Amino acid sequence: MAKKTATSKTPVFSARKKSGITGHSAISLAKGLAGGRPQALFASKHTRQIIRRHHTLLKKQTALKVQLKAAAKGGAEARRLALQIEQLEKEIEENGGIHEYQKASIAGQSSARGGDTSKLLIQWMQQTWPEHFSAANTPTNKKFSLLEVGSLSAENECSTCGYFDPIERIDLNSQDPEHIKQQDFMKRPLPKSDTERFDIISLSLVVNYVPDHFERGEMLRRTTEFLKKPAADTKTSAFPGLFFVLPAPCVLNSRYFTEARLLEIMTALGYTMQLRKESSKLLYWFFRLTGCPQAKLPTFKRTELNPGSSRNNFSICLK
Ligand SMILES: C[S@@+](CC[C@H](N)C(=O)[O-])C[C@H]1O[C@@H](n2cnc3c(N)ncnc32)[C@H](O)[C@@H]1O
Repeated sequence: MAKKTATSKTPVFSARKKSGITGHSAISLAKGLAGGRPQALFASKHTRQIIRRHHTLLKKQTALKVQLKAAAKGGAEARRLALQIEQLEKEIEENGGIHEYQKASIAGQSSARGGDTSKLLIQWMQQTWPEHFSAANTPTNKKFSLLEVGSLSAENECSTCGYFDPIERIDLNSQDPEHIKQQDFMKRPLPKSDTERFDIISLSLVVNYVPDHFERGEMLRRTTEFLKKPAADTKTSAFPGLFFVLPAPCVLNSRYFTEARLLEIMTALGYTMQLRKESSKLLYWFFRLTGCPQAKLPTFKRTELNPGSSRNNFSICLK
């Protein structure tokens, strides 16, 4: 594809893109390359460990925070929980904190490992709506606005394809303050008019980062507030829409979550599933916003949907 740099600003992360990993992680990876194991294999195992551990520690910490809220203030139980939370914070930092987690995630996006997920968004756009996204890969005149939540790089496919303008990238911890705003999506001020809303939101591998299952549902609900209102004839309109990606085991191997449940939630929020892809590691969807969230949203609690001792505990719930 003849790539355009979407922003005319300085290129970032090109070095990272080549090696996939830099700085401290690169050094520790090089040191660990014993026994002639292929670098990519080793790196991928190492980065997966960092990512998994970060998620596990965050989840433990969130569970303790919930218990702390319920515990009697100033009591022995509250003190014990506060201490455990502090210890977990130390462990998170010892594991490299959000910074190493993001580096590991960037490494996971390297082209050697299949590239970043927004590659599929662009392919889908070209295949499904060639009238907007020409097959010759030259962006048409009409550009679409994009909000990328959980952005690690301004050099990924959706940033460089030239189809989107404006693009707003946000992340809890910006790796590139010039192009990625440091902002918690859950605290982003609500738009006051359609000019502050977007044609597309990309929410790729972000919901599974959120440690609390109700907060995950709230994150999905919140996306509807930041998308433009659907056109009257939703059949002919490609947008507004949500590009949504989750690790496959969250949906295919959870005791408390299934794809059917996800579709129930998305339908209640006013979304219609338009496109779907399953790979060995990830599940991708493009959901079009075709209505608005139901006035009284159904409650989806964490209930066992898919029993089995080898399954994980992932869930997305609505209050
Ligand atoms: C695994 S990375 C995914 C990055 C990228 N979207 C991808 O598909 O590879 C998850 C990112 O989501 C960000 N994130 C999690 N919760 C967020 C929130 N509430 N607001 C903004 N960013 C968030 C994290 O800081 C992290 O950088």
